Amino acid sequence: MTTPLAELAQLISSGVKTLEDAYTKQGIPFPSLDAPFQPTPLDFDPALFQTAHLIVAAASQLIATVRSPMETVQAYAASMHVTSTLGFVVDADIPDVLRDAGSKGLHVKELAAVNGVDADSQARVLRFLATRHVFKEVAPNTFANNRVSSLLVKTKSLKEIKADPEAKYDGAPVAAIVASTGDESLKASGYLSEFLRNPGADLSAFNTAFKTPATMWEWREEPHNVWRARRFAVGMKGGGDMFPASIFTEGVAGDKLPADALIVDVGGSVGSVTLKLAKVFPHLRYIVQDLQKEITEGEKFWASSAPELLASKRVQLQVHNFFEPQPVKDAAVYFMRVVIHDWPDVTAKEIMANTRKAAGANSKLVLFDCVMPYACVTPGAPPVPSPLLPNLGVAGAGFVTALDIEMMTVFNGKERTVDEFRALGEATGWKLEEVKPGMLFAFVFSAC
Ligand SMILES: C[S@@+](CC[C@H](N)C(=O)[O-])C[C@H]1O[C@@H](n2cnc3c(N)ncnc32)[C@H](O)[C@@H]1O
Repeated sequence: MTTPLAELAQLISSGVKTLEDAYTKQGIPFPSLDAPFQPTPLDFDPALFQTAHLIVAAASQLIATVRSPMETVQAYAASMHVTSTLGFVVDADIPDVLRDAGSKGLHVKELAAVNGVDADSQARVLRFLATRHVFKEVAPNTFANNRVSSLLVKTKSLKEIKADPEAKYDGAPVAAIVASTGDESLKASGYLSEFLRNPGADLSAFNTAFKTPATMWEWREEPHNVWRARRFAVGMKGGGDMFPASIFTEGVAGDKLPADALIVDVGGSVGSVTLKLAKVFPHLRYIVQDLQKEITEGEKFWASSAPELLASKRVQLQVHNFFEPQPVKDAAVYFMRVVIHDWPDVTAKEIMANTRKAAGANSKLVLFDCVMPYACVTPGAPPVPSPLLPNLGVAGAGFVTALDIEMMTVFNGKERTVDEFRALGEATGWKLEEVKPGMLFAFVFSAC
């Protein structure tokens, strides 16, 4: 008779065989955890991605099953130290110093000579992370980058970082997001319990932590936070690059629109999604809207990525607060990528209603956002192998549930179910016509 433990072990061993067979067929070894990340032709193979997902789902469930619950609680309760130590290593440029050291690594005394941080403290932080498979301790107190930590390396040299520390995250979206999370998000999360237990006492845990009545967006616009706005814009641009362009091109369906039809990227940050669209649909016109600081970053972004599109006015950047009346009337498409999840229902409705007031009879609203999958069996959800959690646990829903708590913590926002998106539309004059599933879902609304 098979048992849940044996079923989980079987899922892992059959998945491992599938992965190893695929790499053997290509004549390449499966990437080692010990070496810095190197792209392989199989990185984006969707079937292998799914296999890896199942292995992670089964392995996480196996660990939760066999480990003493006390150990599990201890590990989870202290997991903020993962965030804080990751934030520290990117701020102290440790992956960047180790990049230059190669596989031999560097003793913490040598690290300290470069970044000025106490050697023993660095050894303890790096050992904590190496124990969790980020960095490798190659000899006592000597550390090297591994496959995971190599993703934290910035694009600028140490010399460039030293010359202009405020610009150090430019071009390094992974490091930028890790640094923001270790800063604003971690500080705010310390107040989550107070926030939830005292409804109405503050706007979000972020507001309590930073003693401000401003939203995080407004706060980042303040002069003392210019560097934070810059860092976040880098991270958001990287977020855009993470998703296949097809999500956005199919969601906006620009091939069905006539020449010069107008697309508005509402809360578009620097406009990285618009850039993807403009490459595929050069016959359309685009306006990227955001607050002043993001648009200032956007000017630099377009000057380096596609200056000709700004010069020809095919793409325009516009400072616009989406709580004010939408100045662009009757656009073919208004779209928002991961904007609505930043806001609670009452505010999300204001944003959608402002867009609706500007829309024409044929305008569409397209929202790109994650969808929250329940952790229990639900009608219509894709089947998963027994005995895995119906949402595949951390493999299937780890990212979206973490993002949901992030939204709750810093904005009192949320990740929503399909029904919740439909209800937001119904309350604001938008009829949900189509839902296109993917890494990000596309919700296509028409004016009603
Ligand atoms: C999560 S980011 C998404 C950015 C962009 N859509 C993307 O996917 O890269 C949310 C964006 O909303 C913008 N935002 C926040 N409050 C705003 C407001 N009141 N008016 C316009 N944009 C705003 C932020 O500046 C930020 O760029």
